[in-house]
Amino acid sequence: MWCAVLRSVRASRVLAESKAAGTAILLRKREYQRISRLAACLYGRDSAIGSLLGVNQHLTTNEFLTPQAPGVAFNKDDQDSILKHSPDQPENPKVLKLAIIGAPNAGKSTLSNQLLGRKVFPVSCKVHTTRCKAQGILTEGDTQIILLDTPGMVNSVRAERHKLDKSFQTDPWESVKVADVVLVLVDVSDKWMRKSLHSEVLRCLSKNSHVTSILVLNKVDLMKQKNTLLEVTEKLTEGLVKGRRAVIKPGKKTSLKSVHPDPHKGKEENAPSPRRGETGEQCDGHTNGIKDRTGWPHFQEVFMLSAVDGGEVETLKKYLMTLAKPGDWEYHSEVVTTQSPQEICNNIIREKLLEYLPQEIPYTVTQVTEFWEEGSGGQLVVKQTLYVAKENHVKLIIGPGGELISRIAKEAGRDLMNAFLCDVQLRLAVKYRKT
Ligand SMILES: Nc1nc2c(ncn2[C@@H]2O[C@H](COP(=O)(O)OP(=O)(O)OP(=O)(O)O)[C@@H](O)[C@H]2O)c(=O)[nH]1
Repeated sequence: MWCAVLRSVRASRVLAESKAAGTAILLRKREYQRISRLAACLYGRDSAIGSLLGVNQHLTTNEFLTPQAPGVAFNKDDQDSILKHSPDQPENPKVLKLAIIGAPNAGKSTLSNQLLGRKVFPVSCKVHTTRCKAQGILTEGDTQIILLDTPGMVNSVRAERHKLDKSFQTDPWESVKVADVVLVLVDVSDKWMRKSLHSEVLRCLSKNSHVTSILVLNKVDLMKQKNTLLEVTEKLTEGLVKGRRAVIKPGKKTSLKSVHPDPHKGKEENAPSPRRGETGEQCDGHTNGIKDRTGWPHFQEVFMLSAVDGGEVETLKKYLMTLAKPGDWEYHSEVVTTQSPQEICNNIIREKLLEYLPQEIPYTVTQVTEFWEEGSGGQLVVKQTLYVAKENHVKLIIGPGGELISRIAKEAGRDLMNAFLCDVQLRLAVKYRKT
């Protein structure tokens, strides 16, 4: 049926396999999308094998793939070998280490994926999707940006109450410590989040005040009253950007009209002197210096965007590129992430569980990969068992007639295809295991 083999530029190759015809085809992205749509019509039925198994059987369009995007190897040895390649840097390379921090669900992973042009980090509507720090590598021209995606910041009380791993408390801090720039993401559609900066974020900024910081107001697409953004910016910056009083214009990149410090003007128009607890080691996080604050007056720039909008993120990306400094690249330009293929796979499946399962259930699922092999024609075959702690959860995850588990397998399989740029067969089983 489909036997055409089309040549394409290296980076935009997508290997897809028509299961019905059993024919491997190598396609340009555009061709892939067209044929994928066709395939979805022809063969896009989901199925559940047995009552406990969901299998993806669906070719779909690629949402994140950019023409230049390199692939992520699904074989651990291949991925390790790519990671060990010496960086293929040009003559005058530039680098930037960027930590992305914020409260849970602010959209950190969504933004990281958009900046990378690839989905390598899990995203879901539930909190705590990201559980530990992970690196994404963006290489363009002479510049390499290392993105440090982090778990949502939580204080010790919340971490204890929700029995969160230690990484929730340590990883954002460790990432900021090694970063050249820290990007603070705030979900402005959340009325609590826009009242003041998260206390833990403030604490971290205060302890690392030498690191250049940028404020990103995210999810502006959900804001009906755009004027609210001005008030929010005022609060989260305490009316000061780069330590200067600013006139803020919505809808613009941070070309905030700054009034430069003027010794002849009133004290309030000039940069504030640092408060107690705002710099370095003086701060223990419980000082009044932070308790009284609603924002951070030392942001270098403020961006208002929607992380799901590629165009707006592109503006931010261009700005970040300008912040890169001369220095050696850490990775070969083929590297997209330092996560192992198994980690990517686990995260993607977990993302779907978080998205589709109610309340606390997804947090109690244990994932065990039973099978991970390269099949014929370069296809990746994965079998994973989802162990649940309560018998009735088995039924819940499978859904009526296996509908839910099929959906999870289908969507996770699609994301894995986009991550690894190859055909993926994903089988999911659900089992009850006493804890
Ligand atoms: N409408 C809208 N939704 C967004 C935007 N950015 C992120 N989201 C959604 O917000 C939810 C959380 O996004 P994530 O990227 O997982 O957030 P996170 O900050 O990484 O979350 P944690 O892992 O819990 O720290 C997802 O449902 C995203 O689709 C945006 O700009 N607009």
